[in-house]
Amino acid sequence: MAAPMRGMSVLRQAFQGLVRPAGGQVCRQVQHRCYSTPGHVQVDMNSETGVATVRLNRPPVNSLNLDVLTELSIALEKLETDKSCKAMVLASAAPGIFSAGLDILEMYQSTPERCVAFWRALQDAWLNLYGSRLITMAAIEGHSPAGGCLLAMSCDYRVMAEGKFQIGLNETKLGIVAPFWFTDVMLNTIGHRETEKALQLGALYSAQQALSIGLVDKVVPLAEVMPTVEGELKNWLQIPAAARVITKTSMRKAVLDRLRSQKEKDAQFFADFINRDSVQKSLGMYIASLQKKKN
Ligand SMILES: CC/C=C\CC/C=C/CC(=O)SCCNC(=O)CCNC(=O)[C@H](O)C(C)(C)COP(=O)(O)OP(=O)(O)OC[C@H]1O[C@@H](n2cnc3c(N)ncnc32)[C@H](O)[C@@H]1OP(=O)(O)O
Repeated sequence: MAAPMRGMSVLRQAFQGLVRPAGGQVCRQVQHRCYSTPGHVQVDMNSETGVATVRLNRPPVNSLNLDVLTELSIALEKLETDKSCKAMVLASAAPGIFSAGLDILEMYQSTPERCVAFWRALQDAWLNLYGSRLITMAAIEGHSPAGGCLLAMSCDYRVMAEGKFQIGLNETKLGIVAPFWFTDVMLNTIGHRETEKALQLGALYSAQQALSIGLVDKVVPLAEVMPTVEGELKNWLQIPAAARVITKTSMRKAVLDRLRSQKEKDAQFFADFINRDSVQKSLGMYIASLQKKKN
């Protein structure tokens, strides 16, 4: 069955030299193919099971800058077109962190042109992930605030490690506003009432709290996250693929189309909003508070 919800714009931009793609090397082994190992996104494709593991690899906190988002989009596009690939596990190569969300330094004292390019890369990565035909599962083995939470929510299933880790859309705490499509994904995940509270408060939840509101599907000890994802995948892989993909497509189409129909307007709005003096001041204070935490 043809992939119904795939976008190619990141690749196109890469070919036009507007963004820098990942190393793109492909190494073949007996059962595993590894794409783009030199970059910030590691892909390990298990040809026997058809399951790809995509690991964010930008220590210390996997913050999502233009390069990471571009590499992620390209990796997802490759998997989408790989007929042998049935499922994708999104995980982290950095211990204690899933992703710290968008790289705040991309939003602080940046140029409008860079802001627009950065936002387009985020849009494309998200459209590829949320619109994927693949079974997608997030293995959340660490903190997952803001953009990290968006990535996790955009998967079909989430397993989170118990303990000190937190997840949520905390944008208001930075003095910024979660874009409408972040909100739409959260609405689809935890419903209207919980989303209203979560977004206004910029709430960050422990794994147990996240489980209680349906933000994650399972909470297990850290060492059990990957085996639990693998066990759950076995169930999902038994469902006839065409029926599952049509179901997923029909449930996500409205939210995907809402962004697709106004990508440029959304990117321009982001660049204008983020460069407001008041927003820059809030971001500056937030960066200072992150640095102060260490001293
Ligand atoms: C119209 C729409 C307009 C705007 C919408 C924009 C949408 C934005 C969505 C986002 O994703 S905003 C990003 C929000 N992210 C956060 O608030 C997370 C901030 N980070 C943390 O809370 C912590 O770092 C952590 C809990 C994730 C990890 O804690 P820990 O392991 O103790 O690490 P450190 O705090 O020491 O951080 C190490 C290092 O990394 C820097 N850093 C952390 N997060 C980010 C980030 N998101 N972007 C850039 N850099 C980040 C931190 O400052 C430290 O840097 P040093 O140079 O001091 O080592």
